[in-house]
Amino acid sequence: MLIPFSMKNCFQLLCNHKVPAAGFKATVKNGLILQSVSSDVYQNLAFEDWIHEHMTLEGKPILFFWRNTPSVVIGRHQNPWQECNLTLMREEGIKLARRRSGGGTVYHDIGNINLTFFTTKRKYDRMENLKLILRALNTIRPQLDVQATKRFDLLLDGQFKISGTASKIGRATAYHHCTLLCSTDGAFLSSLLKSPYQGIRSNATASIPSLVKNLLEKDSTLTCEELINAIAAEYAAHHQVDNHINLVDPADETLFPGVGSKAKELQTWEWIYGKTPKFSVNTSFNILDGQSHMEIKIRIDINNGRIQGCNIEAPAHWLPLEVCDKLNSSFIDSKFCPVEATLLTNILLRTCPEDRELHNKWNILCDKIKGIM
Ligand SMILES: Nc1ncnc2c1ncn2[C@@H]1O[C@H](COP(=O)(O)OC(=O)CCCC[C@@H]2CCSS2)[C@@H](O)[C@H]1O
Repeated sequence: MLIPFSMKNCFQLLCNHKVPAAGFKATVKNGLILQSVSSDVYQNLAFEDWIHEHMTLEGKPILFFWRNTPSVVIGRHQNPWQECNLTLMREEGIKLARRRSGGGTVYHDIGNINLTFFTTKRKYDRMENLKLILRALNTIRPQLDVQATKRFDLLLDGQFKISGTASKIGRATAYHHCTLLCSTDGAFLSSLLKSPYQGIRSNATASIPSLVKNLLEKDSTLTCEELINAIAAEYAAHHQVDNHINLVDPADETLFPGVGSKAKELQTWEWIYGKTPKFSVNTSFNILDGQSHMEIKIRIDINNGRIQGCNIEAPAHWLPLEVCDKLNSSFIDSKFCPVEATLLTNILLRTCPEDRELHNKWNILCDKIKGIM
């Protein structure tokens, strides 16, 4: 059962510097079950960070349920160009988020449940949490064959991934968060998590792709709500917490001061793309020149999401060397991003407004380059 109520006293009680309000002592003595009213991936990730930073959690674990509108969520040390189809994501308006925990890339939509288990570092136990989910599943659908793996995935029928895990461990507190695929758009998931970009070399964490399945595909009567309620009940029983799912607004600045600036930071280009470990792209493309094809080679080195070195090699008869050099050096220090590439191209084109043929070639070349960004 969902019970919306003012969280103020609960959070005051849970924050280490606050004096417990007597009336709420019994309610939150042993922890809390929360569910976000927001489906914004940045707000929900920011809320996780806020809890992780501001709560002591000693004897008061928290379980947080949240769902998002379509988003791709990469791990802290990943390369988005390597992990997903950014071109398709831009076309479809899919959000890209970089979380603070490590691990691989997953797709979220409203049919995917996210669960965050906040504890002290000492109580952090991913297998215990996954077993709690398994017990809840077993209670509502005993016929389902779901098992936890050594890498903390949940597999349906021994082969289909329905849950992926990641975690963040701080000095005193920790969280384990995982997904649960109930009724996600599987075709979309697969196409978004397929990178079309060739020739990337990097040491970024690579995802481990699996066959995925929704629980709903196995039992069409299941809903996210039923799953959330069952897991909440199991959590309440296991941790002796009230079996109430407290609705929480992760953007509430009065309850969670500073959470808004955290959400803002998570949306910046510098965080999402700029935190990508150093990488290079070594590729080539064919351009039609009259009747014949021409090969253009390109090597770009990227650090902090910005182009550090650029070497475009085109046949000299097609594009004079000095023009190529001008293009190469104009890219230095710019973001590895199609919007920035368009801006730069337009600035360069203004330096030779008369030369139609050059404009044409330049545009062809830049369209190809934007295609790898
Ligand atoms: N939503 C979801 N759930 C389960 N598995 C998924 C999902 N989306 C994609 N995948 C599959 O997992 C692999 C990546 O597996 P890999 O093991 O590399 O990474 C993970 O599992 C990370 C889980 C992070 C969970 C966090 C919880 C809250 S914010 S995100 C991907 O290629 C797909 O095959």
